Amino acid sequence: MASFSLLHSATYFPSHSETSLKPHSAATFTVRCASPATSSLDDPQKHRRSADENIRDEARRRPQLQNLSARYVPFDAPPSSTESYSLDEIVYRSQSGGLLDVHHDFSALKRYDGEFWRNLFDSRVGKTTWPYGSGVWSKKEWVLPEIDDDDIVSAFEGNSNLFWAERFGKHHLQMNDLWVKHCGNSHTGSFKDLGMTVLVSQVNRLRKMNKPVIGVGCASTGDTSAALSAYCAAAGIPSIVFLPADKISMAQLVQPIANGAFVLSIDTDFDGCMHLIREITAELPIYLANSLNSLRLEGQKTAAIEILQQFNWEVPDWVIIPGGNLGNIYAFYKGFHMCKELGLVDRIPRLVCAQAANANPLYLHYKSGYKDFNALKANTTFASAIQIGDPVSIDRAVYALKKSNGIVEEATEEELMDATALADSTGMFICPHTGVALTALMKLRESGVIEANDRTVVVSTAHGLKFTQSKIDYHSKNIKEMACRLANPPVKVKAEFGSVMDVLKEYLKNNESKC
Ligand SMILES: Cc1ncc(COP(=O)(O)O)c(C=O)c1O
Ligand SMILES: N[C@@H](CCOP(=O)(O)O)C(=O)O
Repeated sequence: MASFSLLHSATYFPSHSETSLKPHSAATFTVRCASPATSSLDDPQKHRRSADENIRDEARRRPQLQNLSARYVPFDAPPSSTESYSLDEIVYRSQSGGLLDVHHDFSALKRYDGEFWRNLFDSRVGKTTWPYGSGVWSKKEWVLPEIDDDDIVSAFEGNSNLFWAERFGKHHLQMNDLWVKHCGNSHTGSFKDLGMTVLVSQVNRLRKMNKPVIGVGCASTGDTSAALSAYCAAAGIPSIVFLPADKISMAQLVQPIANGAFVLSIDTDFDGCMHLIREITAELPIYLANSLNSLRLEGQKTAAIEILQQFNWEVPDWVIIPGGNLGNIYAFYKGFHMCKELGLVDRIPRLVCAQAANANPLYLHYKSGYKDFNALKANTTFASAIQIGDPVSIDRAVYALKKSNGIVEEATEEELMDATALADSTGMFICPHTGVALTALMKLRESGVIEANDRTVVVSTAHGLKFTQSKIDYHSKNIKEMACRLANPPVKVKAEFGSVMDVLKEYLKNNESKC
């Protein structure tokens, strides 16, 4: 195991300073310490900050792993490729116009074994330590190893609930081991926070380096814009969001407005907005925040690592993810792949990408045996955040699916709305995109591809409260050509004892027969 350089001498067992755990790994390394007072590494009491310090000040005293690094490289480049860029450069595409990927120095990471990394990450969960209280930054060494803790902009995102869907699994799918990763239980109500903390932190660093970044911009179906505007507002950085007019929910629209973003409502769809923001960011000093920018995926991949961690580093059989612009499916693959490569687990799960039938370019591509990819014009869907016909990360998604022996499924409007209502009736309150993923699960259970005892995780990508209008429409049976068979409309009743008694007796009689 390697010994790293030190500014002030201190041999450091990683789990010592952050918890009182003894190290399990043989790995020891030396660290950079801003203060010589590191003989107290073993004693958490002596590590406490004084009253005039905040958690950032405290972080400055903490030892850091050294000599880890990451760079942009062309996505899926041949081993002979030497093209690479510093993360401090403003670059979104490779020389050939292809996607980029953040490549970590695996030989440096491999100086520590799997047990070391598992212990380090586990030691940081559930704390308020800056920045490790975040589920993203608790994996900082695998995300942006070189960023100064002081530059990080975080809302302590991540660490979202992995919910055992006991009733939904048992009653509706005969499954015992079904889980929902509630990534929408987050600062701005979607998984986008995981990527945005990374991107805005790097922008914060670039601005301190006097790089030409006046603002940060994105095209959005409502969740990227919410996350971007919140993190930029927290850092005092201007944000600009391009939204397709009348195609996102009211809750999503009000998020960037409230956070002080410059909001453009444009008479086009998401793909049109994406096209425009790419042209604009090439001309103006506005940094591109969509997942075309591979920095975002570094944060999003931590949800996959977190799932393994929550299962005590046991690998689930399946992970099902709703897909739109298709960055997230690759982010999950990357998180799982890194855990395997670095010895934390010995395999990766099979991935399923779920699309709305009204916006299904990946599904059609999969069905064609990944022959020619055809972008399409996405139709209106209740899963409005994935109403995307020309996904920027199509190549990343295909790569992730091929490497994970993955599957693509689709859901009609009726299927996704029924699945949403069914899940809600078992105590969840999910978004329609999660309904798309649950439909995929139901289809794969029915065909026997996913078996009763398979440990399966459905990724819930946004909070249901962002999509209340679709639930109101469904439960008031106000959707054209949809039976809304699980609708549960409120009963109007006169404000008098007899009327209330009548409806309650009827209700109890109906329920008695169900018991
Ligand atoms: C709620 C929600 N679910 C799923 C997705 C799909 O993620 P991706 O675009 O990374 O495929 C998005 C955004 O596109 C989203 O906002
Ligand atoms: N659903 C997204 C669409 C854009 O995706 P991104 O990950 O490329 O930013 C949104 O909420 O805008």
